[in-house]
Amino acid sequence: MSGLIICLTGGIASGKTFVSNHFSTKNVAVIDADVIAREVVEVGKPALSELVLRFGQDVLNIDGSLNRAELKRLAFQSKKSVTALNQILHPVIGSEIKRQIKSTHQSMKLLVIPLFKSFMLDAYGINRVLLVDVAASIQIKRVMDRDGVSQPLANKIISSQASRSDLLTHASDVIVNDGTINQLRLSADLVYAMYLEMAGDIIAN
Ligand SMILES: CC(C)(COP(=O)(O)OP(=O)(O)OC[C@H]1O[C@@H](n2cnc3c(N)ncnc32)[C@H](O)[C@@H]1O)[C@@H](O)C(=O)NCCC(=O)NCCS
Ligand SMILES: Nc1ncnc2c1ncn2[C@@H]1O[C@H](COP(=O)(O)OP(=O)(O)OP(=O)(O)O)[C@@H](O)[C@H]1O
Repeated sequence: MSGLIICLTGGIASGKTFVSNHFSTKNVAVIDADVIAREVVEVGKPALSELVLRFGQDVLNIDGSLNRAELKRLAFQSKKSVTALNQILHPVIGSEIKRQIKSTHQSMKLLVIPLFKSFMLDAYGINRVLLVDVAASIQIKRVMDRDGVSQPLANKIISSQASRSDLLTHASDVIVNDGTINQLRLSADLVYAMYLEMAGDIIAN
């Protein structure tokens, strides 16, 4: 019995963390690609050395840890460098996602995957794709406010991600996050209730 596997996706600052935190207060196993992405670049991990080889010593802080802001600035300068970043990190992140899916036993698993790709449906056994959708203008404002990045850098990150229409094509369920936090919480509760029923059906059959 592997239960219901939901992929929570959406562009940068769309509201995934809020939704996943909400789900984690229920009996849901949350497997978060952004969290894993931090773990695989801890000091001493091979991926950190590969990043230094590709992007140079400037991506390290004095204590040898990853300087995330500097890597972000360098990596999103061109398509080529984003691709290089992805080629170094995505395979290790993918293996860890698979490992965590196998080692968690809750009847509902939420994979938080900012950069959703259709191959993941089979690779991770995903049953539902939950998209947090938001207009680009709101997204840009939220990312600038939260991360203190410039508008050009926010635009570069957003344009390196799948477009809203692309994501909508793959979504089984959509939460539109252009209202208040309270509305987002209510929407998350509604989809959670639906998933609870689906998880029950999967286990019963
Ligand atoms: C560039 C890094 C160091 C910036 O770190 P920072 O702490 O500022 O951001 P954080 O990791 O919290 O990511 C925030 C968001 O940025 C966006 N983002 C991150 N990496 C990428 C990428 N390679 N391409 C497009 N968008 C990305 C996602 O929306 C993500 O949710 C970091 O994002 C990173 O290591 N990225 C590569 C790994 C990756 O692809 N992660 C995304 C999930 S697999
Ligand atoms: N409905 C909302 N109203 C106001 N602020 C919001 C709303 N939804 C999210 N935010 C804020 O927008 C920012 C981005 O939200 P959040 O961190 O949940 O996005 P995310 O999709 O997890 O981002 P990332 O892809 O960068 O990990 C946060 O500062 C959050 O508090």
